[in-house]
Amino acid sequence: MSRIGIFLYGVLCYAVFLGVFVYAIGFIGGFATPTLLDGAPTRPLGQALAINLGLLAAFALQHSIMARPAFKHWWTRIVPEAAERSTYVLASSLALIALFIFWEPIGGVLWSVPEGSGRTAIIGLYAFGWLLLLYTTFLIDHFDLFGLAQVWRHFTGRSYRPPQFRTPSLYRVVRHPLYIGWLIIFWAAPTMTVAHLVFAVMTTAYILIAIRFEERDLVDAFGNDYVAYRRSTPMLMPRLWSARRTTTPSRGAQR
Ligand SMILES: C[S@@+](CC[C@H](N)C(=O)[O-])C[C@H]1O[C@@H](n2cnc3c(N)ncnc32)[C@H](O)[C@@H]1O
Repeated sequence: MSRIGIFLYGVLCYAVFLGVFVYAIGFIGGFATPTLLDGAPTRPLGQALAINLGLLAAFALQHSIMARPAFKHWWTRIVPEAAERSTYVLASSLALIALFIFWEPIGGVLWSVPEGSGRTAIIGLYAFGWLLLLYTTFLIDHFDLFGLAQVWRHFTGRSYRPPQFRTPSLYRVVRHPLYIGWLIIFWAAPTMTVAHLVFAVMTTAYILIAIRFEERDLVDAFGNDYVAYRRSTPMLMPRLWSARRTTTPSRGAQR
């Protein structure tokens, strides 16, 4: 593939991701999209559960396997290295599009906060989760995370420089602020149905497992810097006192 071809492919993958991102806000939040996480059931419970768990498993497998260094090593013999991250982003987006299309609402309201300040606060928290998520992508490197930096550097004839170990802003408070954004999004539901609960429980479990794998890769990539960071900074729950928050320097990777 030519340089311009790879660049345009990267931009296309990013555009697909943006569409999925915006759709997900409505899909999970229960407004404005043709398909929704919550709703009245259209199939027997067992069938609906099997379909939903299958969709979540497909996303989890795609997202985890394609992120592993060994897979990338093999995969970049087939796809150009500069397009590897964009392909990952595209595959993740396609897995989510399948989930948006084939997800089966199950009904069964577990809680529903009545109209008023409580409901408004939960909707506000949901919006905050999305903002936190978006903000956090920029703290490490938004354009690297979604493949644009790679295709741009390739297009302009420069070699790829992976992001360095960094602990800016919220990364000094917890090691995984982006995943906190997801957890807020999944659980901040003014109305919680059975399908939403299945989604929230399974995605929470997935995040907790994914952290183990991600941190193993981060220790391989960043060595003692990440080991020390892991010792000094909580994984997901911020410490309520500030004296010992972190001692990790915000500087480049050392192996
Ligand atoms: C989807 S992001 C999630 C980051 C983090 N787990 C979080 O929840 O904020 C995953 C990417 O962030 C990178 N990453 C995570 N922590 C990092 C850090 N402190 N410095 C540099 N890169 C980091 C990983 O290498 C991975 O490519």
